[in-house]
Amino acid sequence: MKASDRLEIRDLCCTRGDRPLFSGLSRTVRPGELLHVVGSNGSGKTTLLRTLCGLSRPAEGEIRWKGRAVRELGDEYRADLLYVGHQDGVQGELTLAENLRAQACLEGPTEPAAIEAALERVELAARGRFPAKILSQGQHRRLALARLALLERVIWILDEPFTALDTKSCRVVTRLLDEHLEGGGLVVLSSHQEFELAGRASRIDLDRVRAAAKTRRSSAASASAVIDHHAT
Ligand SMILES: Nc1ncnc2c1ncn2[C@@H]1O[C@H](COP(=O)(O)OP(=O)(O)OP(=O)(O)O)[C@@H](O)[C@H]1O
Repeated sequence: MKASDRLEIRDLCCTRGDRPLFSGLSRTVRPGELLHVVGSNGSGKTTLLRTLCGLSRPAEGEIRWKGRAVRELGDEYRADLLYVGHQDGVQGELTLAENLRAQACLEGPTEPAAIEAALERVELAARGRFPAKILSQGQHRRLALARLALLERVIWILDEPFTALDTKSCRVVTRLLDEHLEGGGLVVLSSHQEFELAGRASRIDLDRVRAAAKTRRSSAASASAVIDHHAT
């Protein structure tokens, strides 16, 4: 990874329907850095993560990767990215190993040993031959996150990765995150939970971003009222 391999969020404004969620959001995530997105329910965390992946279009602003707009990069950007959202694509009828193989198949054939190692990383290797439908919620989440250990992607975008995980499983995931950051990877994740990382993490609070935009709008409205007053 080069220092110039950065993910830039530039003056982003996202809306849902005709309702603005947040605006004026700018941040840069560099190799080895994690951005923790927080905010109240409905503040737009999932919308922001989906926008970062190119799954939703921003109303204004843009996302840039390695200095280029991601809408121009298209597949080149997606090849560097791994998104684990709420809908994690786990198929209940398939075994854990088959699920991972199916998710990795777009990248070419996957060695059984690599699947085994990924399951090992999330402490599910003993259940590799069981159908995924028998998993508890926390195990199901860990299976979805096993993709992080299997697929080699630079940017991880994770929506609430700690949901349903017990303390031990949270440590398994923070270990994965730390190793990724140590290797120069980038992470953007949302979480209502706090977590401890050895690596560099910063935080963005969407409620504050929204409040700051509101203050800017009301200051601009007052300034234009003063101008109007002087003009009359
Ligand atoms: N497809 C959609 N059409 C219209 N509104 C939507 C759609 N998806 C989400 N919203 C609305 O956009 C707002 C932001 O939703 P989003 O899922 O991004 O919030 P969030 O911060 O991730 O919430 P939570 O903490 O509950 O997961 C919510 O008010 C939601 O109802």
